[in-house]
Amino acid sequence: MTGRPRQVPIILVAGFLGSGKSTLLNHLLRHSGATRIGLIINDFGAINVDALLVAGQVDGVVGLGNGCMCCTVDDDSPEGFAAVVGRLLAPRAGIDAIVIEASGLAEPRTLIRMVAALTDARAVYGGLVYLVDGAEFLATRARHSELDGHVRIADLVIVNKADLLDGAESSSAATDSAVADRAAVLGAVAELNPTAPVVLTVESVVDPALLFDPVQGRADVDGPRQLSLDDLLRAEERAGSELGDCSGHRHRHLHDEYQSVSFESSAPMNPRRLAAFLERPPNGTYRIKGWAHFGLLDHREKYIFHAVGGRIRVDAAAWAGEPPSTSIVVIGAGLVEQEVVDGLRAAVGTHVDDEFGILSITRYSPQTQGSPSL
Ligand SMILES: Nc1nc2c(ncn2[C@@H]2O[C@H](COP(=O)(O)OP(=O)(O)OP(=O)(O)O)[C@@H](O)[C@H]2O)c(=O)[nH]1
Repeated sequence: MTGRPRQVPIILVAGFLGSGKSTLLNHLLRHSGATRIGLIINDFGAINVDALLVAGQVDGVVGLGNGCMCCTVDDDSPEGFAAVVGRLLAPRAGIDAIVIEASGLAEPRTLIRMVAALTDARAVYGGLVYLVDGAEFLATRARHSELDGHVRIADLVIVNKADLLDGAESSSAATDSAVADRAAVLGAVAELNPTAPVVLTVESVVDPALLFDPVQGRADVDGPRQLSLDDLLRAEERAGSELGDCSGHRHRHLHDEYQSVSFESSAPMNPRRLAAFLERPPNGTYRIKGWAHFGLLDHREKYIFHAVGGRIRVDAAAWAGEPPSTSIVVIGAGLVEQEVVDGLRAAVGTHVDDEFGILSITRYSPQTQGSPSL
């Protein structure tokens, strides 16, 4: 023993709405071997959908909900960022690495700053992993120039959804459903950040060793090799006002332009009407996520759905002992809240005589489609 506390890397996972951050976390959790990961999940909507979907699968998941952590989490409160990290750093938690999933609208610079400001000697900054939605990146960066800055400061860039890229070697599915040019996306990323490693993935499948040093045995854990906070603070000093803070909003944040509307119901939903909502959401919608129950005799599962930029995916799962319910978060720019709520309210209600109604939902399931695409 050296006497110095064992250090735990804190890795930030960021990326625009729907790029595959939660998919990455799920992959890491399943393939982290002996490495025990503590997760902090920050969601933009009032319902922390991501944390609720991951919690229950693992210990050590903490949700920081309702708004971007980079602006709304009060660091002095008992549930503030430092307190939450402190809980995961406690030796009794036995955590080897902390992964923070930032909301899809978070400003990564501010999150880096928050990690750098932690005073706990066990915390060491583990880098920024930035997810790029291969299918949407070129269109999204044209609308939001902030994304370029995010890619520039990443330590590792994961270009995800390779199956939706033209000319992707990794997937034969690329032919029909390709929505973006692979070379153009990779070229843009390389131009923005010529030094960070770039990994092209389907379903965010990366080697966990790219994010943190895997733990081989529990007794011989050595300090990780990631950047120290001192290194980071020096880098921050050099970057000067580039790393502006939130208090005066000297820089524009993506979430300034976006709103989220949350909807919950214990009454079953009508699958046809919910499918129609997902297919033709209110103006301004970019992202929809959540789960629903339909109360149908043969379809009692929890239907977890995602829509990103118009592509829908539905997965059926078992309820984990909780009463069936529906929770939905709709995120977009210029959303009219009442329109969203009215649209979803109109989708409440069973329709037991409609034998094939569930097909309007299950046709978006990869099991039904036989492909991993949305
Ligand atoms: N076609 C395709 N879909 C993917 C891939 N990876 C993830 N998805 C789907 O994209 C949708 C969004 O994925 P998430 O992992 O929830 O994205 P996120 O970045 O956590 O989203 P936010 O929480 O909104 O920021 C889901 O439907 C995923 O199943 C991929 O490689 N290809």
